[in-house]
Amino acid sequence: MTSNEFFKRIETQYQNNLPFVVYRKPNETSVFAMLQKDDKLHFTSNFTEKGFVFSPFENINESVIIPTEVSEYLESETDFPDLNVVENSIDSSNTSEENHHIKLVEKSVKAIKNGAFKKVVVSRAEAIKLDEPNPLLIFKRLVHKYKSAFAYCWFHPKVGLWLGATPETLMKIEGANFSIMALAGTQEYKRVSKVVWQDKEKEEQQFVTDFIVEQLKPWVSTYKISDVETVKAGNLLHLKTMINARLKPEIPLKNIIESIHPTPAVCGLPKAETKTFILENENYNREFYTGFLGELNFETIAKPRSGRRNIENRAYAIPKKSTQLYVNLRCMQIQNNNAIVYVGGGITETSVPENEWQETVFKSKVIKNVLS
Ligand SMILES: C=C(O[C@H]1C=CC=C(C(=O)O)[C@@H]1O)C(=O)O
Repeated sequence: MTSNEFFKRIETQYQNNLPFVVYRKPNETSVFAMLQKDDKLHFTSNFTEKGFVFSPFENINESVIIPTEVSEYLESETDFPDLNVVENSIDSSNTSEENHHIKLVEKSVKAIKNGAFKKVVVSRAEAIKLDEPNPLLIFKRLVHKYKSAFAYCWFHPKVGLWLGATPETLMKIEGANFSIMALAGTQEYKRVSKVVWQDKEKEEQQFVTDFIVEQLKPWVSTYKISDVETVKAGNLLHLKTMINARLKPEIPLKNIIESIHPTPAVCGLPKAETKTFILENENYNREFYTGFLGELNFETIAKPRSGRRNIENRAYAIPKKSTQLYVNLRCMQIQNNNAIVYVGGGITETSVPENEWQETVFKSKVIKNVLS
């Protein structure tokens, strides 16, 4: 399907007020869309369903799904033009937002020093006025600007309109192969060849890796942890570790998700205490920010390599279930003529409140750079 036809179909779906998702996976050149045929609100009950899942931060039992069986699946190429790229990002945050966030960071540091927990991720929401928001135009900009991110636009008339370009994979599962990313620690990308990380960032990222490995142990037979590396995500750099594992047979996906989500990259350590702190102290509802989204139980068939011998193998190609979930970061919700941008950061004992505020300002630019 040409990209023109592809986006026309999505445009019509949106005008008809019907649910859809359009997305581009990291470093890929294809775009996919799922268009739901009715406007029913479906939830996953146990993560065995097939479709595109959209889960909130707080309660995975409220995960919305666009089920494959009631949707049309479209595919195209990212050959559409990179229109109206915004050069100067909007600056809309104000002093009262800054004061509030700094106070929240100070309270977090105090709680850590008092031994309540080791790390917590605190966040804020910032509203930006837009003239006539065009979600598909914003999606196209996200696709072109953030090639290594998972870029998406998700809409349900009974839930809302969300867009984002996240650098973080929550988990990928294909058959028994499992992989997960521990991403944390942030600094601004300054085009220098030698990047230096402070102990604060190294520690906050290590917390994420250690948590994931501990939580995974009951579900996997073997696992391997990669070295820590620096990755670029738009105007930012992060620290990343990959954990690859083999799942034990017959492990319910819901058990794995429940034990991992939300990771200390978006919540804290220990999980329960920091989740309560976040819910009690952030003065807004995160909704789907720091939740997760992506393909749930899709079917993939390993493509046989070309050659005569493989013609026989084709008959034996076994379809595998594939799940690819991403953490909903660097995202926004569009409500009427406002974009609500969500940003947060990991706080540890040595966090400097002013620097933590600045980090959320850098992160908000990822979204502000595609708005006009
Ligand atoms: C919570 C966010 O980022 C997480 C992912 C990468 C780096 C992070 C950090 O350095 O704090 C956060 O853990 C966000 O972008 O809103």
